[in-house]
This record gives sequence, structure tokens and C-alpha cells, in this order.
Amino acid sequence: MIYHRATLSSSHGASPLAFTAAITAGGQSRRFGSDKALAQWRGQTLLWHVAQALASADQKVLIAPAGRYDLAGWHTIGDTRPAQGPLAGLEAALWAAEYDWVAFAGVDVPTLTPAYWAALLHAMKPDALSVQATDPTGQPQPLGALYHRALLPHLSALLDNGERRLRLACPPERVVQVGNLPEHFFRNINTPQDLEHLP
Ligand SMILES: Nc1nc2c(ncn2[C@@H]2O[C@H](COP(=O)(O)OP(=O)(O)OP(=O)(O)O)[C@@H](O)[C@H]2O)c(=O)[nH]1
Ligand SMILES: [Mg+2]
Repeated sequence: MIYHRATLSSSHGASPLAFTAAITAGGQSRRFGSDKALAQWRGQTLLWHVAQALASADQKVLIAPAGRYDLAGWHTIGDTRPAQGPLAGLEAALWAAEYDWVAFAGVDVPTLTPAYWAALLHAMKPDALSVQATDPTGQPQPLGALYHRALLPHLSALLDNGERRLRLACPPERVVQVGNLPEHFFRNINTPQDLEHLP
């Protein structure tokens, strides 16, 4: 594991790295009870908030069934392995990526901001294949994280072997962990109650 303490005020003058943004949106929202991507928070859908935080990306892909969502500026691609979960969504994202680095998000992380993604991009190290924020309990967050597209063969082998856990997408020794980020970034929305508790 490679550790990095985040700074949210990172303006270093270097030209920003070109990257792909991918939102995996092929889930069934069973715990939420209706499509959580379209649930409203602060007058917009959760999906809109997630996309806004990634507006500066050079390529924007939504991994979802054709026709389910219409998000301006985002190109929808289908799952390579439908209904196999977010690890399969990541496989589709890395497969479609035109840039080495992919900022990978779910539809249910509406409190992420451009500063969150900038902190992850800033923490990148030469040997890294993933950059993941750690929550206040120290748990790495694989669903608002950066992945290098060189992980694709590793990921496909995992999926072929029946693995579905997103946290295994990258070998731990190639993950850069980013600590010290504000607590409000770590709010996954799984149920209507989770949404009610968002400020
Ligand atoms: N592309 C793709 N994304 C998925 C798939 N399953 C889940 N996701 C997405 O992965 C993210 C996190 O998954 P969950 O929080 O489990 O969402 P979910 O599966 O819709 O919700 P539950 O049915 O309650 O588990 C969400 O953005 C989902 O849309 C899938 O099979 N394909
Ligand atoms: Mg699920």
C-alpha cells in the first residue's frame, strides 16, 4: 500500500492529466426501492450530482442499459457482463477508456465534488494502478476511485473466475490510499433513509 495525505487546495500549475470518467449505472436499486440514480437531492438527480463532479473529464462514459438515462455530454455503453455488479461495470469502463486513467463512480455518491477527484488525481504515483480515498474509519473506497486501464486483463480474469468484489479490482500493493479527506464525501446512498439523512 502506498499512502498519501490529501490536500484539497492543489493548484500546482502543471497541466491537468487527461482522464476518462465512468459512472457505473447498471444496478437495480433493490434496497432503495426505485431507481436511485433518478432520486432527487437539492433539486437534481443523484446521477446529475455525480456527473457534475466529473464535468472536467476528457471522456465521459455511462455504463448502463441503452436508453435508460439521458445525460448531456455522456456516452452510454452497455455492460460487457450485464447484471454482474460494479466490478463488471469497471471492466466495461476500462475497455471503453481512451485515456490511461479512469475516474470510476457509482450513481449513489452525490456528495463527491471536483475537489475530491482533484485530490485523487494529485495523489497518483508512477507505480500505482488505483488511487482510493480512505473513509474516516480507514476503509478504502473502491467506488469513487481512480483505476488504470492496464488493470483490464487482471479484472477480466477475476470475473472469469467468478469474483464480483469491487474491492479486489486492484492488487493492494498497487493502490495509493488517500487519507484525510472530509467526512461528507463518504455518503453512499443505498436506502431512502440514507438520502433523507443527507444535508
Ligand atoms: N454497470 C453496472 N453497474 C452496476 C451493476 N450493479 C450495480 N451497479 C452500480 O454499482 C453502483 C453501486 O452498486 P449498489 O449500491 O449495489 O447499487 P444497486 O446494485 O443498484 O443497488 P442494490 O440493488 O440495492 O444492491 C451503483 O451505481 C449501481 O448502479 C451492474 O450489474 N452493472
Ligand atoms: Mg448492488
